[in-house]
Amino acid sequence: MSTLHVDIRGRAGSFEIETAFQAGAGVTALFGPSGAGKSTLLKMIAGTARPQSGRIVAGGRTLFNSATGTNLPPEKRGIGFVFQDARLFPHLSVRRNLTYARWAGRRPASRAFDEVVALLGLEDRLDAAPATLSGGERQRVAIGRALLADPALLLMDEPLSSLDKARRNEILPYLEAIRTEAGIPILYVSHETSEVARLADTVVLIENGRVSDSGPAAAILARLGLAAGGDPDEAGVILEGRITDVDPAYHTAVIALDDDRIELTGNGFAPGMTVRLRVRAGDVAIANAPHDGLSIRNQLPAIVEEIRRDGAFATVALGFGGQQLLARITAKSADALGLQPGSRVHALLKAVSVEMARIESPRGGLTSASSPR
Ligand SMILES: Nc1ncnc2c1ncn2[C@@H]1O[C@H](COP(=O)(O)OP(=O)(O)OP(=O)(O)O)[C@@H](O)[C@H]1O
Repeated sequence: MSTLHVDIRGRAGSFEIETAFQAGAGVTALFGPSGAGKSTLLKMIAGTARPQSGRIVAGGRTLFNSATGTNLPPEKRGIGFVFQDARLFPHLSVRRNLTYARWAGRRPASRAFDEVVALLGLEDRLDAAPATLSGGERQRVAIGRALLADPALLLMDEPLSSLDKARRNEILPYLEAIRTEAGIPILYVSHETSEVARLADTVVLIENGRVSDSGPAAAILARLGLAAGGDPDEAGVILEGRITDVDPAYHTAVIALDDDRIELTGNGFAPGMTVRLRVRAGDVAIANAPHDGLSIRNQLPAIVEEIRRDGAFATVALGFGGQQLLARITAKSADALGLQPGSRVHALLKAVSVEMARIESPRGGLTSASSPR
């Protein structure tokens, strides 16, 4: 029902695009190098560029079908947009900006105004003028405006790239809430691995106008982590686990990852919640044996699966309990430790170096999330 099907061929100048994928409710990240064709693909889905052939169907409605000559204009496609910059109407209040699309399109109000305002934390800003908002607030209004138009599909083209890190972290929990609450496919273009890791359910990897890989975010990003040509410093993995214990006095939570347990810092978590962790390769160290007397409390027994060397560094894939970690260490350390595929080691993981996002509450609905660091 609320699924997007894309199967198109087309061109922009001499650039050719031939792309097929499906996206269900939740966030599907379109990820790939600059010039891979992500923006061109979004334009074809939005209806501002026309494919040569193929089909685009969203929420059961055919938006484009070359076989039948169907090509709905952009305003009839039921698509919400969020761009890098918020593009608010400067002369209208936040409230009028939020209701503009609904009013202009005379659409029925099936998504309650108050609900969207609360979801985005805009209750106190409704009468404000856009010029008085922070960058993060402006972007929240842009997201609210897109949602209130009651779209069958939301396209987000690098929505956080104009914000600094603090503002990004402020807005990510809202995007996490929307991912669950909106119940529609969200196509999310970003270059930031950490954003994709935190938000995406599915990743579609676009290279040279084609889908080169797609699947669950954790699996694709793990594969990318070892891919040549990627930024090794951004390499990392996503782990999913369940909170088993919290210690409010120390603001820590214990997370079960299959048979292993790790302890991280964080507030707002409760036993039973499922969480998603992004662990950067640069934040994982390797020891031959468990160590006492370290400030690092997480020491996971693991087996070396693969070692990739690049110059002074080595990226080591470590298997533990059916999951994988990447560790980025110096090539000299890898040799000093005598690491080989099959070596039994301990992966050392600092509690503060992991980003933790709540993806599901014990009742099954997401209300908010936090990102302790
Ligand atoms: N209107 C156009 N005319 C000619 N070439 C175009 C046109 N639009 C895009 N291209 C080319 O198509 C290719 C894909 O561009 P596109 O902007 O879709 O990539 P992208 O993946 O979105 O890149 P980025 O991440 O840098 O935004 C590029 O080589 C670009 O130069």
